[in-house]
Amino acid sequence: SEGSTAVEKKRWTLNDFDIGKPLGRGKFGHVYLAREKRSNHIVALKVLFKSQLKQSQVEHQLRREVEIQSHLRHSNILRLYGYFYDQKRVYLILEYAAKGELYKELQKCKYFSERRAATYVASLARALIYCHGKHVIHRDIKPENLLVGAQGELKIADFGWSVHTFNRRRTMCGTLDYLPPEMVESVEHDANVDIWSLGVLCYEFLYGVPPFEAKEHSDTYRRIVQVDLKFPPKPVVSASAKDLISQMLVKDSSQRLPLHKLLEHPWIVQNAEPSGIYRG
Ligand SMILES: CC(C)NC(=O)[C@H]1CCC[C@H]1Nc1nc(Nc2ccc(C(=O)N(C)C3CCN(C)CC3)cc2)ncc1C(F)(F)F
Repeated sequence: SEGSTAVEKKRWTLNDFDIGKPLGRGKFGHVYLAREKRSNHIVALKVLFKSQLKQSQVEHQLRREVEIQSHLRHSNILRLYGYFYDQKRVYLILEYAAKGELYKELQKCKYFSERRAATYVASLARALIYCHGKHVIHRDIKPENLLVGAQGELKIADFGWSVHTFNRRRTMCGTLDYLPPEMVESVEHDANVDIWSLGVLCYEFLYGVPPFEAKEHSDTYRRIVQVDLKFPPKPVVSASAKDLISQMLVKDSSQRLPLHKLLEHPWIVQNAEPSGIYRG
């Protein structure tokens, strides 16, 4: 709509906003509730210090995050409306998720009911189908990167690790015929990495801990590469849920259950709220 082009073209400054309460700390700075003065639109303003971005060498990652997230429009993906910067800081103008951070809710509940977990997994699958349709892989699906909107709907945030995989065919000038396979693939992995992560997330929603957790990183690494998947006796989880998770946590990425098939899985069909909203 003309609104969005105005947003993208407009030169925002701090003076365009009334700054409200701090919402918490992000990786590279604070996040504040804010209101855009002209529209009275409530947003979250993420303030990042240039010095910290430089020393962590994440400027290119931030540029990619802004480029990717600003072009995505989906009810389960947190909107990035725009950005601006001053001498010391970069400001991201983001959608405000009224019900906050999902990982805090998971810590409080310990684990979710099968209906709540299935509702969240289904809405994330729909968001990822949308992303993959635009050749965007998130690559960092985990509870910490999920926020909850005013109606209880999940919002995937933090596209800091996302990549835009494009087919070399469109970008290579002239012929592709002489490129070796690994270059044509262009990315070392494909969108199926998000299916694996969604499977890990589904397990953690139901058991309260991720499937390959171990004391030492080396043990976690070994459990992942061996797909050492075990289902504890408690809390009791349906065989149907375990079946879905077992079809997602498959070593060969091409053999993982495709996201559109996930939405047809009996556990999702019988447990997920069609609206994507879990009312408890
Ligand atoms: C994905 C990314 C990795 N995470 C983040 O960026 C984090 C870093 C800090 C905040 C969050 N970023 C956002 N948070 C919200 N909403 C929000 C957050 C927290 C509360 C909350 O529980 N309190 C204020 C409570 C209220 C009660 N008191 C006691 C504790 C804090 C309520 C609403 N909307 C948009 C964003 C965004 F992403 F646009 F910036």
